[in-house]
Amino acid sequence: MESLIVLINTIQRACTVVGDHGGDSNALSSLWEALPSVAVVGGQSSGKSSVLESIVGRDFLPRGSGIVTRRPLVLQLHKTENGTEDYAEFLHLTNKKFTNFSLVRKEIEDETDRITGKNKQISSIPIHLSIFSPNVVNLTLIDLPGLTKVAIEGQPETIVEDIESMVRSYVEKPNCLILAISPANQDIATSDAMKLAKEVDPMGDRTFGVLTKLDLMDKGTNALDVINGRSYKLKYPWVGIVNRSQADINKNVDMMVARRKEREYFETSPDYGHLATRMGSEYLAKLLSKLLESVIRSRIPSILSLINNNIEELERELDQLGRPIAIDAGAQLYTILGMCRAFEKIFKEHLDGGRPGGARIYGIFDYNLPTAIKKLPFDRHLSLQSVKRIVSESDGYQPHLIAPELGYRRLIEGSLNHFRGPAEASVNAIHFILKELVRKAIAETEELKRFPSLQIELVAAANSSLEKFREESMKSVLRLVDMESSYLTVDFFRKLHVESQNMSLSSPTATIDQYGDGHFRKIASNVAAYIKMVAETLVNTIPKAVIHCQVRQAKLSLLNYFYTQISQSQGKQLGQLLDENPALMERRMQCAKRLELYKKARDEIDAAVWVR
Ligand SMILES: Nc1nc2c(ncn2[C@@H]2O[C@H](COP(=O)(O)OP(=O)(O)OP(=O)(O)O)[C@@H](O)[C@H]2O)c(=O)[nH]1
Repeated sequence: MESLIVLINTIQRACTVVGDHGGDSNALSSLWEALPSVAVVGGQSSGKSSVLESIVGRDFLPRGSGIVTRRPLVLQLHKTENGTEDYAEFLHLTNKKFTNFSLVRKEIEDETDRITGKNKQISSIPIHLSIFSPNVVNLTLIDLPGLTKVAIEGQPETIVEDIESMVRSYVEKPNCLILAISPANQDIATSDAMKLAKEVDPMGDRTFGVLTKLDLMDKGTNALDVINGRSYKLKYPWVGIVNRSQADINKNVDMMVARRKEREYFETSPDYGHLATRMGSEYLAKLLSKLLESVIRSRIPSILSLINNNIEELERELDQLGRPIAIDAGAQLYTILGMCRAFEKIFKEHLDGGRPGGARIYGIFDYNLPTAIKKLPFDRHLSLQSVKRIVSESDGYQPHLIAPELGYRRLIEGSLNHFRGPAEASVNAIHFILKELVRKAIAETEELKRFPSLQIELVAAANSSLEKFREESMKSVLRLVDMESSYLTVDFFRKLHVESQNMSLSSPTATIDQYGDGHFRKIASNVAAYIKMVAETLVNTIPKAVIHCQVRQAKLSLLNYFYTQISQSQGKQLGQLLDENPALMERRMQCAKRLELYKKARDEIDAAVWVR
């Protein structure tokens, strides 16, 4: 049965290691707070330290005037085999065994000062001390600062309330047994410990009343009213204690001798003799140990369910935070490549369907390009005046005899030049859509969210590839336009020539206007028809070039350059790409530590329950 206290001790120590000592524990339900404990509460000089030392059978607590206990002391007692030597261990000094208990006292003082400073502040961060001895029972007690009424020199005025609220934060937990120490030589109605205990445990269900200094009561008086529960009713019987007096302490009276003297006091006391078996510090320790065991046993189901809830919550959070990053370069490279692939997959889904974006590319070819071509200013270029001017400039001093061959070429070349604008605009429009899709895909890649530096690098690498694709695409579409100027479609003009000959045979009057306005209008309409034919071709071929050079390339090789570079990177550069937000890293570390604690605690409790 004792194994349960040992188990709770282990979990308590582990809680302190992961920073869970109640209060703020990063939004998780604190395991520390759920663990049953015994808190020692009392006013200054009530005899708190003496009771603890008496239970342990050792002289080890700091003494002095003012507020000596300024941090909670979690005192875990472990019973060892008879004949073994007593020793103590601190959680903050692992692997150091103290066999000299005056050094334990010194270490408690030093460790208190390490956190609170020398100016007598208080802190809620507990000190963990384990004592191993054949003279103790398995028990855990938390020694808290003595309740006080006035601050001493050098202490902040708020210290009185600070101490009370710290003590209250322990004793108000329903899992906390309150060891309320009151001196018998003071009126119980004025006891600080009982005042607080009554507030947080009005029914007295979890309060142990301990009456010290019975030997210091005025002659002829006794504390039977209190001890018998007549003055103050509690669920458990009051326990009277006789500790070492100040004179005993000064004379270094051994604790074992003090225990014996205490036994003798009760056995021979006319007032308390009949209660002797239920009085004294040894009895108190056994009683507490038994009770703590039974409280722990009754709380195990709720502790387990709290642990399981916390495990679920932590696992969920860790999933969101992502797994920790490996330290070796190979694993880092693998992680980065994995994220790149995830990003590329999302980017392709935007293009191929499944995610929005690809349809906008079709919109450019289906609407913007044809509309822009339709709006080209061919009317102006092929107006009667412009045609006359271009044809006569091409003729030079010798007007054309049959057909203005050079004039046609110049008119066509001039018109074709207009196609460059919509061709360039198509390339640029697709470029911007692709850039936007890169941005979206980066934002949608869950895995990348933790790594702002890698996101920036990937966007830069993708954009520089897109820039290269844009240049290629620009060259290709302009080449398509230039190709139309380089070689005109012969058949088109041959057919025109045959048609005009047929017309002049069927209508002889037409030849009269051979070199008048009608002739130039005819030239304009022939050129317009040719340009229309070219426009129909380009509306089809420009999208093909753009898709081939930009969209297809983006799908195939958006990150190729990045991959080449990264495969040559050293560990440090890879590490820089994976530099996470430090707060996030810290949080993950904390979650992982806690998860480990909770899983271990669950397994240990499970095992203990089965052994039982
Ligand atoms: N005669 C006698 N003296 C006691 C008894 N209990 C405590 N004392 C003395 O009372 C004084 C205060 O005892 P402590 O154990 O230091 O009391 P405390 O509550 O820990 O005091 P602070 O740490 O100052 O808050 C010491 O001089 C003890 O020797 C007792 O049962 N009988």
